[in-house]
Amino acid sequence: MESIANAGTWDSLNPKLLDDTLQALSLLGYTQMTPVQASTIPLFLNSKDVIVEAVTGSGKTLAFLIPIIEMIKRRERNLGKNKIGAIIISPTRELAKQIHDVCIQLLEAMGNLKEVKEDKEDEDQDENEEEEVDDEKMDEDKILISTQLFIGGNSVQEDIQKFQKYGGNIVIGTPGRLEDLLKRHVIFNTGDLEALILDEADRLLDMGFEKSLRNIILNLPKQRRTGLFSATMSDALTDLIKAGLRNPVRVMVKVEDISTKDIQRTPQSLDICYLICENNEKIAQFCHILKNEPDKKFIVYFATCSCVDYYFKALGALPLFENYSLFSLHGKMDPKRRENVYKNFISAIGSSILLCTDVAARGLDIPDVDWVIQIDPPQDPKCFAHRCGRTARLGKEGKAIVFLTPKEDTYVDFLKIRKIPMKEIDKYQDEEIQENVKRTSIINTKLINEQLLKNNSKDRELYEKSIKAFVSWVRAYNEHQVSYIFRFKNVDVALVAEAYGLLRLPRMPELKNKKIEYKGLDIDPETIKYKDKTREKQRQIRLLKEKEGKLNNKQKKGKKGGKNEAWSQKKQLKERRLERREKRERKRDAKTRNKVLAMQKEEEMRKEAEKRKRELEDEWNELREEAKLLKKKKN
Ligand SMILES: Nc1ncnc2c1ncn2[C@@H]1O[C@H](COP(=O)(O)OP(=O)(O)OP(=O)(O)O)[C@@H](O)[C@H]1O
Repeated sequence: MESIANAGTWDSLNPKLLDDTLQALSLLGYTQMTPVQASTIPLFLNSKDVIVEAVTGSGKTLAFLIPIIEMIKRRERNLGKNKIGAIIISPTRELAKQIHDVCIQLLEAMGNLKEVKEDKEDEDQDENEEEEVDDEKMDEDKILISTQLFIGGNSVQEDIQKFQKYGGNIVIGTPGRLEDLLKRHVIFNTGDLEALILDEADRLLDMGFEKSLRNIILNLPKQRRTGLFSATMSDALTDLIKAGLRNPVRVMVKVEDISTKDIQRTPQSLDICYLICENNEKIAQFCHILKNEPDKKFIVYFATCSCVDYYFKALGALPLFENYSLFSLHGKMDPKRRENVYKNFISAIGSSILLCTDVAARGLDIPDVDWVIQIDPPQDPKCFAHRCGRTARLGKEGKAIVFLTPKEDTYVDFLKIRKIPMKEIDKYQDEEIQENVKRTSIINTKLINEQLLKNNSKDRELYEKSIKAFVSWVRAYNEHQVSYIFRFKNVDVALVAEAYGLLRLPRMPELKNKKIEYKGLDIDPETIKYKDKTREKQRQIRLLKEKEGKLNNKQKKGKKGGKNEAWSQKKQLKERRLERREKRERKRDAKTRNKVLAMQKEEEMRKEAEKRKRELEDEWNELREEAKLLKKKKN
């Protein structure tokens, strides 16, 4: 299939492009325009706002970069260092970086690039250069245009300093960071803005950036051109179009199926098919494709970041993948790592596989991708075409395949209505497990799933990743955007668990009312060790501390007489309690005894006293009688 850059030579455009632009395009090997470039560039240069919908890989990036550079170059007065001539907003860092790279390449080839060097050694030199190209002192013959990339990953303050120091006439970035910079900081001078571009416009809205985009638009001058670009547009864009565009012209580049003459939304050179298989068969089916397509570049899509993380490690541990360069990319990865993975996958040669989420679904122009494999269909149906579009770019041939379970097959009709035609391919047959053949080279569903399970039981990192991936998969499926096709109630959870080599099913509310029969592996998960020795050591220390903590708790509980004490401890306590009671009783008895004794003594003493009193009275009476007798005798 030949290139789709066949819509006429660049010099046929009206209005004409500047000579150095034409020279640069020829220098870069762009001899002819693609249809979207031929129709969009003249509109933009004639001061029209545009809404451009054209299939993946049809050259939309040049369709907006060429006219905005041209507009800046045609200005009567040169733009000063801090004056922004164009803003390009893209949904992801990778895409923004890619546009920035193409922009630099174009400006360099035109001889208009004002370099923005960030390394220390160049700083002094740059300061001198800045003076040379400052507002009034700008070289009259050659216009120098700088371009800056603002995608987060560093502090806003750093970006402000970068802009203060080097300026930026074409600013490219992600919506959040750009909003922050443009709204809050007066140094970003947009008074002379020529153009605003929203690339992958529908995605920007899907990602919830409408408010940011509105804020950005509100802060920009109205005398500007605005362009919306994507391979898919959505009705949700209507309000934004009303707020940000003036009488826009719609450009739709149609693709016709050669045989049926039907209009389709995917490139002609792209062969899309589907394969019906159960969830536990997907990895084996993927391995079959790999075996039949040696020395190819694959992009493989999964539902969630955790699924990518698990399979990146799990497949890497399978002997079948020994000869492949494996890469993984998802939104939860550190930005620097993401950038490196992207760069390395682009330059990878031989059999290479990128496992990713939808963060790599749109816009990325990775050369020579042969196959796109969708292990999980995307949450957002619009992503389907974008994912497939990572291959078959600019008329090159490419293949895409999606795995669907028998209960999900209506997705095929769903996509057909959306002008994405697909062909069915038959399931690959499992190879027999023969004892005399090297088992590692056999592709057999049961064997592969057994290997996943076995590996998960030997490596704690894999074991943990498998659970996380399974849980995230279940949650993602449960919230599928096309829920009338992807019904969680139809999912055979045991087969999904098998696909992730789960040792046992985790407890989660989504599985509560499901009848699941899953065998897994009956081992104590505590015994699974990390392969990384320091990590395992840390785990052991943590476990030990936890055990000590538990023991201390038990002892504390024991003192309080909690119900978990050991039997011997309980007995001891009982004995001590009895002892204390006896002692108390003895004390009480002794007290009573003493009291009684004291009372008895008191009684005796009282009796004694009475007796003594009586005796004294008797004596007294006797003495009185004697005295009477004596008196009588005296008388
Ligand atoms: N006129 C041209 N001649 C030759 N190659 C071109 C031309 N225009 C663009 N290309 C190349 O075609 C490839 C795809 O272009 P681009 O990335 O702009 O596609 P796109 O329409 O933005 O795709 P997507 O919708 O996936 O973002 C790039 O490698 C680009 O360099």
